[in-house]
Amino acid sequence: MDTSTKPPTESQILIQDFLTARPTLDTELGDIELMTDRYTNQEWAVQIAETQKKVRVEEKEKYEAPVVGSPAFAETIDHTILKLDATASQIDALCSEARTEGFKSVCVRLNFVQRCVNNLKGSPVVVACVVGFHEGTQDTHSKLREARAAVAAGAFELDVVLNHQILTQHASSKAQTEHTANPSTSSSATESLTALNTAANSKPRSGTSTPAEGPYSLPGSSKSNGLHSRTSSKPDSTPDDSNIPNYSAIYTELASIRSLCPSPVTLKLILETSQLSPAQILAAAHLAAAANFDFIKTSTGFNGRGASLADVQLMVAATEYLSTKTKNNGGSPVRGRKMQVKASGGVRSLADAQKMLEAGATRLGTSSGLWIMQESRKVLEEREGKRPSPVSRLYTDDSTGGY
Ligand SMILES: O=C[C@H](O)COP(=O)(O)O
Repeated sequence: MDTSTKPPTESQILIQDFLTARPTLDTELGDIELMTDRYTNQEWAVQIAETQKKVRVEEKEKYEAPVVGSPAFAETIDHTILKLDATASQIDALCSEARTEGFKSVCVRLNFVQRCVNNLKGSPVVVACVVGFHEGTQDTHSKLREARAAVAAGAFELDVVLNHQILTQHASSKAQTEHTANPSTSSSATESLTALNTAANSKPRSGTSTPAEGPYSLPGSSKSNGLHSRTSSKPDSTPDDSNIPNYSAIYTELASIRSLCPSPVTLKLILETSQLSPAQILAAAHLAAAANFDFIKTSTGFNGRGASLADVQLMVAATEYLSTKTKNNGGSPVRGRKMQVKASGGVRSLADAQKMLEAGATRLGTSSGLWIMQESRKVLEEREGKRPSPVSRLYTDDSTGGY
């Protein structure tokens, strides 16, 4: 694409300003400070119970997805390679494909951020970097250092993995105490686990597994799971400090990352929904909103099933509730800005992509972006009665087992 003759777009100017203003590695990076909490753990629990009670997934019309084949459709895609053994030439190909197709970003690990920034100079494609990938159990300081290094290297978006284990543990649990007390041990254990899980990664397909079940049902409906069955009939029980998760620890981590990486850096929180119940997904969404994250994202693609339709619907409903309900109108005191939802993990086809967009996701994280675009072109050409163009090389190839 020839960008030399066209005036820069607003987003190109924003990216250029960001790249000029970002800190220089090793020279301007000051101390990292943790944010203090806004509420006690009990107070968080009360607010979160309210969100769990109020969020409703309605049997509603589909959301309007960008037209297949339009630039807006391509811009929903974060073109992703996160496998540990990715090579520099694969990353270069990823960048050139993203430019050609008009994707929103390339999503890579920290070691490739600088390379992608160089590759994508002058293009509207931004670089997204994962943080705490893929377990999310690294200690907060290590995530902060990673986030800072990514932004300093030119990442415009950060996809941060939630420490989802905290949500499934009680504040007083032994494992949680050990993790907090000894983050370095936990970190190295995480690294070896990352390697193991990466090797064992089985590339789940979206929507092929049973959605997580929760205490949610539509009013007057007897459904107990599935796409439209996530309205809470009863909030979680009255919080008691000893049996609630350490919400404060999660908020503190997220707020510290936000404080270190202010807007225009886009922050996405990867929930790893396959590991969470609907109530826990809502708790995570609540804390992400409170910490001013821009997106909640379903999955890493490396742990359990990928994005499910039910999870996306619940997350979209959560972002709508959290954007409108404030302390003043009887809702949780979070904020008014609406988060967006990114569906990721196992989004392999045009049908998968459309399903997620029609459920209200506005971004897709996928290593199958080229395939999805090729399918889009075929659909368009068939619709217009033209002969489909010949199959071009696809970077994403399931048979190689690569991400
Ligand atoms: O965040 C993105 C995911 O890792 C991509 O997963 P995927 O390779 O299943 O498309």
